[in-house]
Amino acid sequence: MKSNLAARLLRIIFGCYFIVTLVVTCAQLAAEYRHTQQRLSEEIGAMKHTFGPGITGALWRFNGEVLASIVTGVKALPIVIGVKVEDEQGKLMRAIGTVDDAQGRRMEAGPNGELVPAAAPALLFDHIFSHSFPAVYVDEAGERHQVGRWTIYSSQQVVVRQVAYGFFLILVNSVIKTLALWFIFLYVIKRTLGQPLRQMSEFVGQLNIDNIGNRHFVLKDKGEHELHQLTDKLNQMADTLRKSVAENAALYAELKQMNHTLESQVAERTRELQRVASTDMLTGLHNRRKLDEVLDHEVERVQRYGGGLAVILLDIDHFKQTNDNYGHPAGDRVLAAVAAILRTGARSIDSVGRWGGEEFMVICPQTELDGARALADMLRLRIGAADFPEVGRKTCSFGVAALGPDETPSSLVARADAALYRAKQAGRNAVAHDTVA
Ligand SMILES: Nc1nc2c(ncn2[C@@H]2O[C@H](COP(=O)(O)OP(=O)(O)OP(=O)(O)O)[C@@H](O)[C@H]2O)c(=O)[nH]1
Repeated sequence: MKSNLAARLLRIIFGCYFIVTLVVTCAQLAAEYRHTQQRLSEEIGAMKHTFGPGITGALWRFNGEVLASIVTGVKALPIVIGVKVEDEQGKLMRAIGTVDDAQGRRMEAGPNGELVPAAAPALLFDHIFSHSFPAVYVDEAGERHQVGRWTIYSSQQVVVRQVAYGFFLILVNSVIKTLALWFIFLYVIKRTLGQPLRQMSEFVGQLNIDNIGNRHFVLKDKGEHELHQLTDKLNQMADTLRKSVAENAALYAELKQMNHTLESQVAERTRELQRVASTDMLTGLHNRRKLDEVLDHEVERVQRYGGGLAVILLDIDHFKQTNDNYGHPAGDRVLAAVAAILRTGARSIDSVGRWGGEEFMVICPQTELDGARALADMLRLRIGAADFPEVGRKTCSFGVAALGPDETPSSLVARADAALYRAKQAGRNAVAHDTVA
């Protein structure tokens, strides 16, 4: 049987039952032994009346045959192990079975009545006890004559044999009762204790956090006992668990939503910071850092995939005068207005930014030198045609350069700057370009 609580309980119960049974059986055995010994003693005592007259008569008449026959009959009784008959002088007249001699030694009677020493006695329950009766003959005149005495021998072994038989019956009885009780207990304990406990453990095992369900444990057994209290506690625990799981799920959903919102806010904020970090605050165009980044990227792209790339660098003419004449804030507004013209005038693939001070850059991907020059000239005309509030007309000078083979971004910018310088030298409001040597 699988080791479980029911089996353990049964072992304890039957261990106790076995000890109690053993003690009670020993006590019963002792009482039975005493009782049997007393009964045998009484039975032997009663033989005085059954066999006494016959033995006395045979002695009185010296009738050896009758005496032998009676003695043999007495010896045949199961409780008798020996019989000895003596005359009034103590002379042995007849002996059969195990007897003792005049000195009290254990002897065995031979076939002709002679006594020989008996075999060594067994260790246990070999004590011999005897009952001696006087043989007194009463004649017709009523006179009493002592004619001898006869003795009946019995042994502890006889008592033990009889007790053993009784004990065997008790043992069989006990074993049958014990086995019957064992199976009844096994069945009852398995049904009332083992089965509900197993079902409870299955129920607890099925309480899954991810799929807690709505089940309640129902104890099939009627009545109101400890298992019902345990069932109530189990169901209360499952309810508490369900509540906690539901609360946790709601909390988790809330946290997930909060996390999502937070992530969106962080992403938005990051985008905003990136925009701020790459934007010139005055004009809203790319700043120098962003222009460098775009230029690096575009140069790398051309070197990997081919295609053209040109850069336009432009500078407002005589801007110092504008500041000096109209003030710095007016100068700022001119910068913003020029920026707006560049933004609207450049193509969507171009990147426009403020290179520094009153200097701007237009990065033109997929553009050869001529295209960039044309774009620069168009921008020059637009700026020149624009009317700047407060300051009137303004012009810009342009330097254009197209990327040469294996050229670095800084070299390209340097060449555009050199072209711009030449445009200034040429009298301003002009477009100059630089070609690779
Ligand atoms: N208002 C304003 N002025 C600026 C800003 N950045 C640079 N400047 C001014 O731009 C002027 C540039 O002067 P210069 O380098 O001498 O050039 P220019 O006067 O434009 O002369 P050319 O370029 O040779 O035609 C300086 O006076 C600067 O103070 C700005 O953000 N706002």
